[in-house]
Amino acid sequence: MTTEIVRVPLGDRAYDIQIGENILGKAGEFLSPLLKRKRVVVVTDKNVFAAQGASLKAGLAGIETDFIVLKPGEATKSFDEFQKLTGRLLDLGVERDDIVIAFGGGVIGDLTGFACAVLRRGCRFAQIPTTLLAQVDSAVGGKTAINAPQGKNLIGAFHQPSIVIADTASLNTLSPRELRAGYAEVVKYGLIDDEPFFAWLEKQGTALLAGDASARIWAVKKSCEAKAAIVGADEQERGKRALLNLGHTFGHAFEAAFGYSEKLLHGEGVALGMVLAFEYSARLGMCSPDDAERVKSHLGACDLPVDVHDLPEVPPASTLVEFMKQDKKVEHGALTLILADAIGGSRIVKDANIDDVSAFLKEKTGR
Ligand SMILES: O=C(O)C(=O)C[C@@H](O)[C@H](O)[C@H](O)COP(=O)(O)O
Repeated sequence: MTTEIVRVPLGDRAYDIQIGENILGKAGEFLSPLLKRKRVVVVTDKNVFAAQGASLKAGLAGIETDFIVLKPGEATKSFDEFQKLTGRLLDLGVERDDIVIAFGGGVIGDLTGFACAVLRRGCRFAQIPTTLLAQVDSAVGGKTAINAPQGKNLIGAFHQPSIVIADTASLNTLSPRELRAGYAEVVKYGLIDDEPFFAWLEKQGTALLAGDASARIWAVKKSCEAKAAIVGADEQERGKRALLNLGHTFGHAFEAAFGYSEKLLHGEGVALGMVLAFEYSARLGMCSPDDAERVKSHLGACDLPVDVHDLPEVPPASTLVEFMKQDKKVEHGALTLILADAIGGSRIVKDANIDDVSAFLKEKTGR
């Protein structure tokens, strides 16, 4: 199978996303032209290191490599872990021109990217995403962050990687739950502005989740193309990039309410959040109830949470609204929501009525 390349068009900070099956062994080949000295530090987590550390080591043969291995899970995106990581990178003498490799899922990518954004006021980094969620979304576009008790990703920076290497064979090491959670972000691209892609996913999603290699490469490429186009047009979310946040204002509130625990993975929160965004859009008369039902039905068929009662606990609406008020898209104290006129017809709605959102969530949660 050939390697696909998607370019993120950001002028002198443009970079390639290399996508292919079993390309980890070529990591050194991809990285070498970017290295100012033959030395990298790899930040990863225990699970990724155990499953794929040896393959990456082999791919980096001839390049001096140090590994920093962290605890897996969303709790690692904390201030405490950020402090420890920056300390270790400094102890290892990482310089501004060096490349630090984020080797893992969204947690490792976001934390490492943020550490690199501020280390010596900015050093370079590469993303080698190993989860579906990171390959189609978090490793691309330069959003880096850690979580705060007040809300998700509230401390961070825009800092673009120098390259993204997405080996779709890494997806074979994921648990079915983690794979499904990442799939929610794939579906998001169809819902934003590409109904034919959503229709394709309705037909091919099951094969993709079951391991169809070419369906995976095609979906990763298609998602990266969609994201690269939006990021290229609006790097720092002054306008249309906010569309990529479909499902996230609701989803992040649930994640925060669960204390960023394993009870709800990020992609699961996004799946539920997208269903709620479509249901709320239908309530406002923006999209048809049939569209909202179609979204719910596809995500539900993929065994993702699509109803608050699918969750291990149901948080009260008031807690969710408090977290939503901390969303980064809030302007002059008012909520901005990504809602939809149709599948493939999402749009940014400013000044959403917070009392109405609260009433909607009360109906959903019964609390
Ligand atoms: O890249 C973006 O822009 C996104 O919003 C993509 C999201 O899927 C991703 O989870 C992002 O990290 C969330 O950003 P945030 O600004 O809501 O924290």
